[in-house]
Amino acid sequence: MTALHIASLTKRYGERAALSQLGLDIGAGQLVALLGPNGAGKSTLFQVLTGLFVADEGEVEVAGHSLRHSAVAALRHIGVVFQQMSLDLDLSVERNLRFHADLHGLPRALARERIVSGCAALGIVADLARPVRELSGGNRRKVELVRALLHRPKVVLMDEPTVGLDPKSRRDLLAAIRADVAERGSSVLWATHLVEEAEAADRVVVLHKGRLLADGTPAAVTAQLGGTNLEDAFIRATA
Ligand SMILES: Nc1ncnc2c1ncn2[C@@H]1O[C@H](COP(=O)(O)OP(=O)(O)OP(=O)(O)O)[C@@H](O)[C@H]1O
Repeated sequence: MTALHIASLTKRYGERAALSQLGLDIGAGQLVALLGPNGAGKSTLFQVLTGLFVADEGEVEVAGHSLRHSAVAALRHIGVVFQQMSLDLDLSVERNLRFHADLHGLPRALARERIVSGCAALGIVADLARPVRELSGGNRRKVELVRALLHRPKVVLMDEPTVGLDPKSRRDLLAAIRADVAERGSSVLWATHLVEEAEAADRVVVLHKGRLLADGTPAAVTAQLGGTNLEDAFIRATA
């Protein structure tokens, strides 16, 4: 089954369409980079997919559940790392994660097990009792990834998750999400405007002015857009 199905999605702000008749299907076990320049519509797409905004037209299905008709069922299968940090700085790492686990109705023991194993996998288990305020930006991001995966969603949305992170933290984050894709067959949509991040994905979809310009492996997208490499092709197509 398609984990994420998007058909003819249109979202307008007044007269301006931030998303225009967008169609996209993502299967289980795919890491897909959503590559788009500033203003392409990436955040708008994520706001629609997470139920913050309602689309003007089109359909979204998550694990077979319609976002329009069965929003609660659909959203249960989505995990998100937002562009802006969204942890409570004054609460400990564990309290932040437990709060999310409670929202999803995870039993205490299972939540604790997942919190500890998730944090251990990302090398932040020693920080469990510390207030988030004391953590570095990279480690806060890692907490947000642990949180996004806590309820074992089928679809994981990451909105420019590596902004402001150093190379090691970026690599750790990418490795962790790759491990989740490999182990659970989750589907990831990773929004970025960094070509080098897109090159590391199985599949790249290029968004520009709310429309899909290209879709395929990094090599196929380079060929579709016409260029000697992905960066060159992307810049020329979206300039
Ligand atoms: N609340 C809003 N009201 C009006 N226009 C908006 C609003 N939010 C976004 N837009 C417009 O919609 C278009 C898409 O914006 P969006 O933030 O989705 O792009 P993005 O790809 O996430 O960009 P960035 O990489 O800069 O975060 C832009 O033209 C933007 O100016």
